Amino acid sequence: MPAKLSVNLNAIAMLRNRRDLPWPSVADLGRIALSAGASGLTVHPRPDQRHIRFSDLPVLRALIDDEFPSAEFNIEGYPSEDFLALCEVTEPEQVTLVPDDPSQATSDHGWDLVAHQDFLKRVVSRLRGKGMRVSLFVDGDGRSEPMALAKATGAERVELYTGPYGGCYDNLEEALRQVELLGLTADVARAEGLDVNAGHDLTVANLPLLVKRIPHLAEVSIGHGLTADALEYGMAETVRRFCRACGQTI
Ligand SMILES: CC(=O)[C@@H](O)[C@H](O)COP(=O)(O)O
Ligand SMILES: NCC(=O)COP(=O)(O)O
Repeated sequence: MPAKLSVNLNAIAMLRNRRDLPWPSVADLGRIALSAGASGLTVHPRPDQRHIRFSDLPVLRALIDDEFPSAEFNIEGYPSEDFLALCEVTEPEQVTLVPDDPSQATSDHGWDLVAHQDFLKRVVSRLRGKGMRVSLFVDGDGRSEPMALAKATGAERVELYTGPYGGCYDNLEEALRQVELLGLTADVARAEGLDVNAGHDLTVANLPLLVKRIPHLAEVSIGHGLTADALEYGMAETVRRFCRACGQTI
């Protein structure tokens, strides 16, 4: 089965937050994404709400429940007490636990599964007890031991951090090396009985090689590259609409 696409709305929310106005609307863009074939929506609420606001969560939950009941809501983030409470109220189908510090600009590494094993076991058990699937954000560096530790937390999935692969957009040799490391990690995860997601800096250009190396990939969550393409491919029609609004006939 091909990998499912979950559209991350953080970049849209960040654009909206530039003004005290309701556009671009994360709900409207989420609706367009799901109507166009995405299997789910992803958000990564951070404590300072610089991207997704906590108030976006019930709106997106209602969008999925009312209009796209077979779609999945994936909430990513560091499992602080506030984050866990948000998940418990919103009841996403999947929670992806990420070892982000609030001061980080974006996610840039996976969990240290030795150091945080007991903490993660408690969090995973709490979320799974409420019916949410749990995925752990992990490095895709080819090491096999962390996958057994991920399994031992009780999580059902891991999400491979693909930032180092995405960063090789201009270096094919290094991209081939990185995709092989991701593939080795995914193979071990699968052998441990974990399903495998992937995300960070994925694009239309780098996805084909990734899904070829990891044919069992369950889901990719994509925000930055997908939003960039939405702007690029939507710009011409948008300019035509604005020209017409100026009274021009085009
Ligand atoms: C967990 C993860 O990999 C992220 O890629 C993250 O969800 C992206 O969110 P931002 O774009 O807000 O940094
Ligand atoms: N989990 C990764 C994600 O949701 C999106 O990351 P990016 O495409 O914005 O880098």
